[in-house]
Amino acid sequence: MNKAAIIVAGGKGKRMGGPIAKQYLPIGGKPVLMHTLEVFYQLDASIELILVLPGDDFSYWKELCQEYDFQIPHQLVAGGNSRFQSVRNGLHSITWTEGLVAIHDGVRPFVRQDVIEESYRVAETSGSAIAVVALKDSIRKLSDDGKSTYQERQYFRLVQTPQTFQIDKIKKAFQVTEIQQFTDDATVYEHQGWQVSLIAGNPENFKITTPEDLEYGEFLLSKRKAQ
Ligand SMILES: Nc1ccn([C@@H]2O[C@H](COP(=O)(O)OP(=O)(O)OP(=O)(O)O)[C@@H](O)[C@H]2O)c(=O)n1
Ligand SMILES: C[C@](O)(CO)[C@H](O)COP(=O)(O)O
Repeated sequence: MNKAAIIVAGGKGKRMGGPIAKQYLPIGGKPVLMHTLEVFYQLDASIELILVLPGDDFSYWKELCQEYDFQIPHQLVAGGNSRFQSVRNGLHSITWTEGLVAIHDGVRPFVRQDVIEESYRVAETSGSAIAVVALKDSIRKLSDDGKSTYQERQYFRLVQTPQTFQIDKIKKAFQVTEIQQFTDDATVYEHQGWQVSLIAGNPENFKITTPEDLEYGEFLLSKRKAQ
């Protein structure tokens, strides 16, 4: 069975701020992206790794790989102006027509290997597998008139990556014109009228987005080292 992982890291990290995009910032002594690629490689070295970066960053990334002696084999693909376009470019680089592809945010280095494994397993039989976690807090829905209403949280899930698919289906799904509702790959898939399958993600697989997330990431890594 062919297996690939598209690691999307073609963004600018505006919410993080600072001169260096968040995917290259060091946590635990090396760039965030290297942690993410390692999780997949250490799970199964035969997974084809496709790293989507802003086209202008290729030489910077290659310098980082030399600096950190990063040897994990991967293919570089230039990203687009949106996450949708970056994923689509990654999908174009896959030449085989049968198999599975996990699409994962480069800035989610704390994904657990058993979640990735389960995502490939479920997608093989059902077409898709989307990692989600339950909410711990109460939630309220806001309306335009400034009011808010209680919502039953058991009917909601936070959506993470990996989002894993049969390659023929997700390639077909990405042939559409991009719309605003495409906030992730699941929404593109279900735009075809196909139901997505949900799997349990791991709560610590958060998306590094703002500066305090980096501090939390450092904390998680130091805790792991101490174990
Ligand atoms: N044109 C884009 C935009 C985003 N991404 C990737 O999609 C993932 C999730 O996006 P997000 O956290 O929003 O990253 P950024 O777009 O970089 O962040 P920001 O919105 O703060 O600029 C990240 O790994 C990001 O690099 C991408 O590959 N190509
Ligand atoms: C794909 C994603 O990480 C799932 O939670 C999320 O939708 C990305 O959103 P962003 O707007 O790019 O931060």
